[in-house]
Amino acid sequence: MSAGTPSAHSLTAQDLAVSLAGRAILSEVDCALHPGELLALLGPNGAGKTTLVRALAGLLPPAAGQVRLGGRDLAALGRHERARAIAYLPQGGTVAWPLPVKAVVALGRLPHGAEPDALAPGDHAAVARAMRATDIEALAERSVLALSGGERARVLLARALAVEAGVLLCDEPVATLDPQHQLAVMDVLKAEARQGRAVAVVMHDLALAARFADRIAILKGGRLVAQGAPREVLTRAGVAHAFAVEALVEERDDGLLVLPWRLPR
Ligand SMILES: Nc1ncnc2c1ncn2[C@@H]1O[C@H](COP(=O)(O)OP(=O)(O)OP(=O)(O)O)[C@@H](O)[C@H]1O
Repeated sequence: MSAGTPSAHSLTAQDLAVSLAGRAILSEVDCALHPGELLALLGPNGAGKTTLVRALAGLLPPAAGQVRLGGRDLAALGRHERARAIAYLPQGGTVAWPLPVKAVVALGRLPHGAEPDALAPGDHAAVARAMRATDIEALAERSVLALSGGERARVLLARALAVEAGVLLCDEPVATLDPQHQLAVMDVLKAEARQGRAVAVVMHDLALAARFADRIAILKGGRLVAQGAPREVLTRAGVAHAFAVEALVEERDDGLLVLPWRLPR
């Protein structure tokens, strides 16, 4: 990670602190998210992952330090410019209105000035790509309020993908998905990174993180306690330190297998 990156799509937090309700939640966080890479953000419940992702999205002001996009302070960007540059999938998102699935995905085009009832061809194409990638084409006309939790999660991911932003921040996008869709969504996120986007994914599944992440960052108690390639970070000792569990860690020909196995004896 290098601060002050020249890329327009690199997102960097420098000495970032965030407070909520007068309580320090994040302290001295230095991390960067680069185009072309998938970063998995891990950590125990309450560690500050959502808070960090919201700060990276420009939705929470730093108490100290700053977040920069391509070298520019995020706070200096207009709301629309920021929304075009950074797509954010919140944790456990909901939709309040009985909109058809396709209309919900099309909301991802609003930062580009799209009129919900009169999408331009480019907007239609982006919506179609996002729906195909998340396997929700068959749900297009269904009300988003009448979906299962996993179906709704894929619709909301499609809305974030439809933005086609340079930076994609996803808070627990696979937590409610069945195994096939977990793998499919991770494939999609990896492909987004390979197309040049900077992708950060908050997750709890160490096996998926080890399989798919280019880099892993672990938060604990509001501080980054580890950053690096999965093999460097998800060692038995690293997992034990971060999560207080014993894990099976095995090198395989096709990747790294990491499986939380039992509580420490
Ligand atoms: N609005 C708020 N006001 C005060 N404290 C908050 C607020 N939102 C979150 N917190 C606290 O901040 C800490 C970090 O919360 P955060 O949601 O960032 O954790 P997380 O790592 O995403 O957790 P999880 O894995 O459970 O989703 C927690 O202790 C939480 O109770």
